[in-house]
Amino acid sequence: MASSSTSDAKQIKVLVRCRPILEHERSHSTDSIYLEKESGLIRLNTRQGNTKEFTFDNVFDGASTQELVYEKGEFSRTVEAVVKGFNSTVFAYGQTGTGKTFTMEGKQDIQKRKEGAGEGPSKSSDVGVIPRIIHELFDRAKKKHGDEVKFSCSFVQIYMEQSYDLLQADMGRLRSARNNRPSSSRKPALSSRLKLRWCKEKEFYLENMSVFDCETPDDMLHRFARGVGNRKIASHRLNMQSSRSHSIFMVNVDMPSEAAPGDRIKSSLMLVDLAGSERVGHTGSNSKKELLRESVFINQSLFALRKVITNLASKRRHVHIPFRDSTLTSLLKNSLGGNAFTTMVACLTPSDTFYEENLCTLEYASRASSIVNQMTVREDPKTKLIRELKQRVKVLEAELVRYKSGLVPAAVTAGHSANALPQQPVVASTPAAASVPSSSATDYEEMAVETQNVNEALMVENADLREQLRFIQAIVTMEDGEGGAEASSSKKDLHTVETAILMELFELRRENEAMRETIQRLEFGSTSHKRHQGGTRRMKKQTSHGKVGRSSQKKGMLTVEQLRSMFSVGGSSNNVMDSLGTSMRVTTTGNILDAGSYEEEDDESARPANVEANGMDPVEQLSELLAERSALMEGNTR
Ligand SMILES: Nc1ncnc2c1ncn2[C@@H]1O[C@H](COP(=O)(O)OP(=O)(O)OP(=O)(O)O)[C@@H](O)[C@H]1O
Repeated sequence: MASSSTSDAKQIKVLVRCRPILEHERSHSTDSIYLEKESGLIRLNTRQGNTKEFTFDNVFDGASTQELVYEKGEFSRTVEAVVKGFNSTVFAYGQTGTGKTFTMEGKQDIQKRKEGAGEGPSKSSDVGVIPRIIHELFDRAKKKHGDEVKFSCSFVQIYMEQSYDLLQADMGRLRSARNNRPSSSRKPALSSRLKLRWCKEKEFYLENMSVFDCETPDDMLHRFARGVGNRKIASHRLNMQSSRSHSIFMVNVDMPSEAAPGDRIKSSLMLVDLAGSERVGHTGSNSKKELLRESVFINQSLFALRKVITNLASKRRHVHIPFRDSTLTSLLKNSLGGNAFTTMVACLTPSDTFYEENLCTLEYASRASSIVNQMTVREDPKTKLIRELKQRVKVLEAELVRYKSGLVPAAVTAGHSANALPQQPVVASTPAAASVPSSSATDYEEMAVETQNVNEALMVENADLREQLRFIQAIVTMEDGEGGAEASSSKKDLHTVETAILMELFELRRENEAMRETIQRLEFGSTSHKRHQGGTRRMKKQTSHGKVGRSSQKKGMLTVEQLRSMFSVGGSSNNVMDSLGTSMRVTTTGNILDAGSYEEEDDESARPANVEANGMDPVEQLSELLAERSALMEGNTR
């Protein structure tokens, strides 16, 4: 079976849009930006005569229509990527009032449109990227997959590092409608706070975020309009301005896989309108304590975003990417330097009063355009593992046939392919096409050195994580000292971050351990291979566990239990918490439960990938083949 896990390296696409000068700005500012649409040149001018030049793929001036931005900005490619199964992101970045919301949502007051039969969202020329993308996505996905494709959406906003569900109020509304409660009680709940969680499969995600199925583009746009309305109400209740929060509209597409008939693939599209950055001085007389606090949070998360962009764009190797520094960067982890097809829309104001802000936006846009994402189709982990195991079984069957016919000398593969299973899945479409890996002493040495390099990189990341952990612990200790309700709530958040980091730390340690074992196996394989060839060269690097590893590895054999534990998802996470001795437990999906609410996992869910639909267990099948092969090898050497 062909692999459906395709991947493609793509740079982040950056568009720059400068809005027209607004009526109220004419009296105190002049147009300070020169744009050349054809060449993509942007020149910033100041009254003092300073100039700075940048070049981008696409630049749009104040006269550019929404339609032109959508077409020339190639948002159809975003749609195409989502329909192919790649995650995608579009995010608007820029100073307050530069037209981010105008570009993403459009000019019309979208939340004022009524829900109801026949009254679909406006398709006027003023609509922004989000409504256009949704229409095109439904069109193209339905054309390709018919009724087999399913859509759903969620809508969240991040305000002062807290995430709020903008569609949870709809659930409240539905419930109260069902209970025939008066319409006055159908108000959006502010209990819509969401917790940021982490698990290995999904990485960062928002727990209990509401997800709504949508049959048509208008269904989805009504949800979107509802969320925009709720954002306004929530803004009012929280005494904030909507523009001072980040909003993320998430579209999920679930469709049949073309590469693996019978399987399904899922892709998601994140449409992000970021809060505007601004200098505190520009908030004028309004810059009271609360506004200042808001600004600190906005700038903090935008600072984290800029740091992530800077580090990702850095040419230095093994540089730490601080995704965990804010809720926003945690949620955008896959969009920046991850596996998504990402478009950044950098928004500018033409007013020369904001030269510094425009310059800052263009500098980050320029850095972002050099970031490369490795796009991958998201495949169900169980399906992926079963597919890989099936491929492995085919390879081993072919190998066995060759052994039986005496074509391959046993020593050639001693200690190699069996042990390489988790690290090096071999892809072969048919048994005939499967070839026995040819190995030489040099191959082994190169692999060992390469593995050692990866190991070292992981150790550096470990050290970074430890450093962060110490920093967080120091803050928690400080908060302990300060006390107060506010302190305890932020302390709780820090504990969540801390737990996420501890979990990742454990995973990294586990990976380190696995790497070390691989090196030992490679050394063992190489030494036995060289002994067989009568070679005298020794491996360059030895690990401290070398001897134990060798004696415990009998001809590179793995038991069924060892294989299971290597592929078990849930077990390891619980071990993390046990070994850390914390009062929390982690379920197979990574949800963190209090000790009191801990639930035992059933065996089935703890063994997600071991049993196929036909009842065969690929792991056992594999183990039997390995045992048979080993016996044959022994026979051959004798
Ligand atoms: N391309 C454009 N053409 C005409 N008017 C525009 C354009 N872009 C923005 N505007 C107008 O500029 C004003 C500010 O735009 P908008 O609210 O979209 O900015 P923003 O960057 O989202 O601000 P904030 O960060 O505060 O949310 C609005 O009145 C909007 O209608």
